[in-house]
Amino acid sequence: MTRLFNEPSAFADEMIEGFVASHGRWVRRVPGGVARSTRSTPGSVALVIGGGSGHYPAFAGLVGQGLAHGAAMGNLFASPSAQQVYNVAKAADNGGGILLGYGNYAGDVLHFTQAQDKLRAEGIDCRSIAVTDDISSAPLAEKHKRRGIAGDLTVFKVAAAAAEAGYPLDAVVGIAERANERTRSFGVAFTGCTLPGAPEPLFTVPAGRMAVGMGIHGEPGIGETGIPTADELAELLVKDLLAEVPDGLQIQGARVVPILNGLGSVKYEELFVLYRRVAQLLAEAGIIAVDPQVGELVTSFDMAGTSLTLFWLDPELEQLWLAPADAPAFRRGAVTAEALDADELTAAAEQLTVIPDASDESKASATAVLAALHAAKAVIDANVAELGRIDAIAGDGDHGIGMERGIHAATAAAADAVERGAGAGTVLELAADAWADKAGGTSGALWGMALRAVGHAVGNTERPTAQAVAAGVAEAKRSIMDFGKAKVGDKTLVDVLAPFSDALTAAVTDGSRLRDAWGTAAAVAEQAAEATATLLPLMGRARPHAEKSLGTPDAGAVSMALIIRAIHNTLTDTTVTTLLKENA
Ligand SMILES: Nc1ncnc2c1ncn2[C@@H]1O[C@H](COP(=O)(O)OP(=O)(O)O)[C@@H](O)[C@H]1O
Ligand SMILES: O=C(COP(=O)(O)O)[C@@H](O)CO
Repeated sequence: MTRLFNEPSAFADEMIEGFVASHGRWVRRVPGGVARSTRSTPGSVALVIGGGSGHYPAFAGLVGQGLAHGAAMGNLFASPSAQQVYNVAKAADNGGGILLGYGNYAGDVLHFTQAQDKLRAEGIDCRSIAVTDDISSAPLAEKHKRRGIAGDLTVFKVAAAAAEAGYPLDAVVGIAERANERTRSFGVAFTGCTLPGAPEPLFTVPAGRMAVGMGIHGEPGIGETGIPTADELAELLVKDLLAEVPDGLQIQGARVVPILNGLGSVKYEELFVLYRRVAQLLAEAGIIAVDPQVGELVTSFDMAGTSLTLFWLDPELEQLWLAPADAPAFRRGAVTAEALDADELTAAAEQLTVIPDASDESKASATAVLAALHAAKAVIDANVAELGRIDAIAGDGDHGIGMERGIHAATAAAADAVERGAGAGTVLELAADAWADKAGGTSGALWGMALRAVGHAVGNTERPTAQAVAAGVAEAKRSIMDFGKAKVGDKTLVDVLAPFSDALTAAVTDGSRLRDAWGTAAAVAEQAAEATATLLPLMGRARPHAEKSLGTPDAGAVSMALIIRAIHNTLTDTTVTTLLKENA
């Protein structure tokens, strides 16, 4: 368990503060995470990495000369938001283009891609690499769907060395892709982990058992066995990794970097005992181990577990892997690092958003929006544990806390905007930004999109009409399906949003008042959420363990139906309904 914390919700922020205070020689704080505190070569490619917090030294411990230029630091086990990634990338930019590097998780993909789009729209050449080294998370034929674990390090290290050596962006991307193709990891776990202040572990492994292939956020593994001896475990890890040698390579005579990673509470001494046998087995197979790494490189709080990574080198990758680097958690050789000036070290202050003009009617309607958000917050607060429980069955168990973070941030931003005289559209748009920014994760990105779409449709001039609200919800459906690529039937929140939106539009078109149309559509949403129990997940965290989720509804679908019903309750409240156009 995590013992030392103050307010649990402040843990990630306070952790970053302490990290920067103790590692100022390498990093400075910037909005969204950290960037190098030392001068980078002008015109070189910047490598910006990132992911959820709780995995130190991934990702901030890998920022420094010869390694990353910046790291976007999300909340605990949740991807950073697109805004965070964008801010860190802007702070790290050297003028030679930007490579975004992250582990292949749904939330990370959504947010890093949004940040990439925004950087490109400003004319910055930006590319991405999603690391996919975990062999137990999908079959080889679907390597692009695999998760990223300790193999992040090999990909980031060689890409950064290529950037440092002056390779142009295309070539840096080529190196990162080649390294990802040649990196394979396999892990096991003995216990789960407990987030700061949480009454129970986020996930568990039965006592005396070993979960084979369990992910670093507790994603269910591919099997479970009794706990083997260290030598037996070494044999399992090496055997499975040698069964999947990258295309065109021979085991005999191959030069390979082995990385034995501890997940948090396996001791270094245990890792050395395990590595002793790994080294013997690699040598017996005819493999030349180059620069082995044994230690904590990607962790998961106090999770007990370990993973073995094999990075299959070629001469260029070997040279880049061995190039000097100096980051808080990874140092090799000698680098020259020139500190930035004091004024360069001061992170740009976050700007206060200007509130656009709004009509008095729209300002009044903004309070109805705030009431709806408060209702959504209350229903999420009452269901945090249950949403986590559902998500843990086949996903990573953090849906409740992710939604809680998002709706709290959205409500606070909306309350502030109402106070500052914002119209309904602006209130929704600021709530959307706050949700996506503070929650991160898949649901953060998607709920941010949804609120933004409705805000845009409602605008700041008129009282919201039923038609405008229905059009906003339809636009939310379109943009979420377009961006997240889930279709109806994939077992995601789209299974609720799509029929809800269709029913709402149909009822409004038939002339129903908003509250009645919403009520009809809310019943459709509730049934649709329940019906996801019969589906097999085809998207997101739950996909690799599809069969485990049969009989349980999708967590994101359930939370969406709960919020839709809670909003309906506010629409039947007369003080709120008077703020709608049809009742003006
Ligand atoms: N591509 C997608 N499109 C729409 N919804 C998705 C997609 N992938 C996952 N989801 C939804 O997101 C929910 C999980 O949200 P969250 O807990 O934030 O995810 P994670 O922790 O996996 O990033 C799922 O239950 C599902 O409803
Ligand atoms: O969990 C992480 C991000 O994935 P989500 O899909 O946002 O949950 C994070 O810890 C790894 O970057």
